[in-house]
Amino acid sequence: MSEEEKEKYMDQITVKAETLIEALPYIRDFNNKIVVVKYGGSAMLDKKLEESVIKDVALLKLVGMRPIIVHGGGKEISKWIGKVGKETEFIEGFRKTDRETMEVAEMVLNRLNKYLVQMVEKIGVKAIGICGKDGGMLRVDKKMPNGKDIGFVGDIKHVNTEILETLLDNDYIPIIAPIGMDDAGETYNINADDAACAIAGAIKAEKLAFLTDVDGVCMNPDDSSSLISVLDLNEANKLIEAGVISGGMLPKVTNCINAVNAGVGRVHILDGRREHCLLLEFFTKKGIGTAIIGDDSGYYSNEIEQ
Ligand SMILES: Nc1ncnc2c1ncn2[C@@H]1O[C@H](COP(=O)(O)OP(=O)(O)O)[C@@H](O)[C@H]1O
Ligand SMILES: CC(=O)N[C@@H](CCC(=O)OP(=O)(O)O)C(=O)O
Repeated sequence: MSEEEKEKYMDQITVKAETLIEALPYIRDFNNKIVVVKYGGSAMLDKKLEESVIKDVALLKLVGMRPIIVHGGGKEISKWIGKVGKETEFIEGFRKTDRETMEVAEMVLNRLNKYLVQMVEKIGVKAIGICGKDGGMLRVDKKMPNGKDIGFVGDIKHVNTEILETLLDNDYIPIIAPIGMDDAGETYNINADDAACAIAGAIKAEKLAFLTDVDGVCMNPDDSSSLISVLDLNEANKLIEAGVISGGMLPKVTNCINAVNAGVGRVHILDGRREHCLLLEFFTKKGIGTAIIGDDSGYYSNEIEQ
């Protein structure tokens, strides 16, 4: 190695050391804290991205946090609904779910659930995959958005955190499929954003991160340079009323607002298409995506005392 090459190599590894040092206060402050990651959308359809998300969550666990993964799988469910010759229909952002659709959704979500468990276990970290029916974790009523009957779609009325606490206390990463049960024991399909929000609120998570397929909340969804880095509840409500936030982003932001109101410390919407988006958000001063904050939070920064 020439002197010049050696200098270049030393510069490169110094940058790596600096990256670790930048992460140090975050590792300290988030030690033992519960963080909920909602994993869904297009980041679930690409093998490389899947591995990147799973490795990030495993790393969060290995540096001392207590992560919970709540996963979706909407696109995969739609694929299998098509294969059985049925039409997919979404009403107000929720899948119209008749009995046959529920059966397909449950099969697809449970299969995805075990696949994610397998990926985490392969890294050497303990994971257990369950759905909201296990341990009576997600108890629902029938959801009727704007009075419309959309079948077996659940509105979470109670989260039993006991099973989650047991798993976390025993060093497992809980991986949750968004399926619940009503008081009569009927199975319901739950929007995964709703499930992540309800779980994060009930277990008083320090942080909730939604991975999606855009940079974050934008003034114009087709222009990533219009990304809003920090959005307080007041502004978020105004953007909803003005129709700037619509489509799949609407239930996501509504859930962020609910999570902040339920006492979740930090709520973020991140671009799941970006490799290692979780590490970039958790361990850097600038962070990425959109942070949703309470109205009285004042100035918000990802920076914490070194
Ligand atoms: N103001 C906005 N900023 C960003 N995305 C928006 C906005 N309004 C609507 N959207 C749409 O919301 C979508 C994200 O929701 P969705 O596709 O349901 O996510 P996921 O599948 O990850 O749960 C984006 O792809 C975008 O088309
Ligand atoms: C009621 C309802 O809409 N349930 C969702 C559950 C999966 C999900 O939410 O998946 P994503 O997060 O990948 O969109 C569905 O059937 O698609």
